[in-house]
Amino acid sequence: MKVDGKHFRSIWRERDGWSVGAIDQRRLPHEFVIARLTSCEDAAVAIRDMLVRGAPLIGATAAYGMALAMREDSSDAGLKRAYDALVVARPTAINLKWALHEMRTALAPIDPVERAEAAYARADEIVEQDVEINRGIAGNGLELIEAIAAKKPGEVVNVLTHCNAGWLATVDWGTATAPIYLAHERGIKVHVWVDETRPRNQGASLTAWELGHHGVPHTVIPDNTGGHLMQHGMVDLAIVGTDRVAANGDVCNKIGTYLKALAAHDNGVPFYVALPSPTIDFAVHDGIRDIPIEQRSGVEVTDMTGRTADGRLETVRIVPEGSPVANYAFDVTPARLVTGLITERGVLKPDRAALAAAFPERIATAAK
Ligand SMILES: CSC[C@@H](O)[C@@H](O)C(=O)COP(=O)(O)O
Repeated sequence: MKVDGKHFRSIWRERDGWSVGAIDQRRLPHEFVIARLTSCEDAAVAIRDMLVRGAPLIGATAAYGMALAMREDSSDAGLKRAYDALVVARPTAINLKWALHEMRTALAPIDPVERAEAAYARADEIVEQDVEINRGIAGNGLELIEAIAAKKPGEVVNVLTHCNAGWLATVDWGTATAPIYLAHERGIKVHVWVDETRPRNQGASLTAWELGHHGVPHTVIPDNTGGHLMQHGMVDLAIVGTDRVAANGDVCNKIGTYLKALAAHDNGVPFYVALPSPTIDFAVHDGIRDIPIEQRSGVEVTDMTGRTADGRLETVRIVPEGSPVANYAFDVTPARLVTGLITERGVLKPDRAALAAAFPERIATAAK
């Protein structure tokens, strides 16, 4: 997608052919800084410290992390060490484990001297596949937006989204935003309600930034606003991303997604989840019970960073000293509250049968 008129992806192989470039998302929206990752450790830290974030991008970064590791030590021990270092970087997005499993499956059977080259090739494939998948999601989700647009000719289609499931969270296009970008390109009038997404503000900082740079009309709203908008007919549909979808269709996503789904259900607003197939975890049968929920530093709750009127970046504390805080990073929306799952293979019912029928090849790798 575009930044100041120039096309960017969130991650890429640098021109030297081996190091990895990525947009440092911790600095947005205030500064556009590109980081260079040169080791497996760099990749693990980038994921852990959220220089990169969003489920598909976490997976892509881990894949390049394995490739960087193979340059350093391509022995069986080196392969295991890299896998072990990367897999613990963040716990909830299953794409991390999926990408590492893909890399290990490609690399383990081959001669260590061939592993570095093969690792870059497989990582490149994972990255390209993400873009292709998101194009598929774009086309399938577009049909939903078109159907709403057809019912209100000349009027704006209002989409509510939570967190950042945009191109910054993937390699390009995004998942939740992919149908929005395509609808915008096709000349459909779309407007996005962007939940700010406390405590890290991925909506206010990242989704608003990328929609703005691409020219998509949007409005940032405090997290608690969605229910009110839905009650007043100001949301036509909600589309969110996800970090892991259980085999039964339960959806794990950024904290607060569940409350939006409840409000949507109460107001008859369609609530869609956009996901690439690597986000499905067929090994988890009950999302609420079994998806691990990351708990992050309380500093994300107590402190906020922003630009002062005279242009400086400053971090301020907004919670009284001594007040305990909790920071659950994700929640799980039960399948019964989800209208449909927008995947690269169509819009599916959020249940075991539909997921298994659409992605039978993923079931075989579920237990690994
Ligand atoms: C296409 S990204 C889907 C999810 O990863 C996204 O909605 C989300 O919750 C990201 O959380 P984050 O903690 O910023 O990695």
